[in-house]
Amino acid sequence: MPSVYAYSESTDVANSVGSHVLALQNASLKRGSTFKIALSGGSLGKVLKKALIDNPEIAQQVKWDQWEVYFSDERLVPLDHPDSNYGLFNELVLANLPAGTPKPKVNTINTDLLTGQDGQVSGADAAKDAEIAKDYEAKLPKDVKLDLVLLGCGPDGHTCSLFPGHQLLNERNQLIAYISDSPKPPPRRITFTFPVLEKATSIAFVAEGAGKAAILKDIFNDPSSKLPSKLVNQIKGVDVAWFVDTSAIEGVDIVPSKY
Ligand SMILES: O=C1O[C@H](COP(=O)(O)O)[C@@H](O)[C@H](O)[C@H]1O
Repeated sequence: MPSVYAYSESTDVANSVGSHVLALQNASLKRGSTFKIALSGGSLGKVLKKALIDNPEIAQQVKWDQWEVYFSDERLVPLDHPDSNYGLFNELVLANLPAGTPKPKVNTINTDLLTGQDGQVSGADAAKDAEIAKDYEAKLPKDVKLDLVLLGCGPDGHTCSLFPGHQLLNERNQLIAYISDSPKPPPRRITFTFPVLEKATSIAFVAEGAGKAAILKDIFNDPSSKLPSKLVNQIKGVDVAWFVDTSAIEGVDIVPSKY
């Protein structure tokens, strides 16, 4: 059963995510020289800014030069496109680092291989998309082990770009797969598959707002739920935590704690 940390204020959710990131960063840097973290897009961007940039106490403890950043999923658009998950992290976090801060190593998609327009299917070359996924797979650590994967949970229960009922939920051969029929725009993306999530040391979801309450009820109250985020909760041997606000867990059968 995952740990659930809940707060009424969004700032407290962000600060507790920040403390969790620092704890895992410090544990990783005791074991080795890098902290391998995967980020998601969507609402996570603002949480990361609040935690890692706006909170001075947390900000000063981030060892950016020892971070290796990956994306749990990425949209097949240029890096400066408003839909890019890297673009969001760059705009909200990297661009706001104080001058002189050493930069982390950030693993982005190979944009030389991009075809089509704005992640749309029309005019795109599926073989090139598969190559983008393969290229990103080659950038993963050799042992595929990430110290922390930060995930979002969409209002439909999707996480990474793994959507409810989609065949990619059963993908066991590719570590990074491309999807051309994402129900949430844009349709063309690449995504971690379950074998990557299963290798992680730690996974943490961040979900906020009343708009997430219905899906969190499905995930936590319904033992038969097969939603992607529920499947992540059930991964054995991986420490899974949820950071939520109280409106997102209205009616959810869990006993939340504070970090
Ligand atoms: O499309 C995506 O959505 C999920 C969930 O986003 P949220 O805004 O509901 O938190 C996100 O985790 C994923 O990275 C993104 O590509």
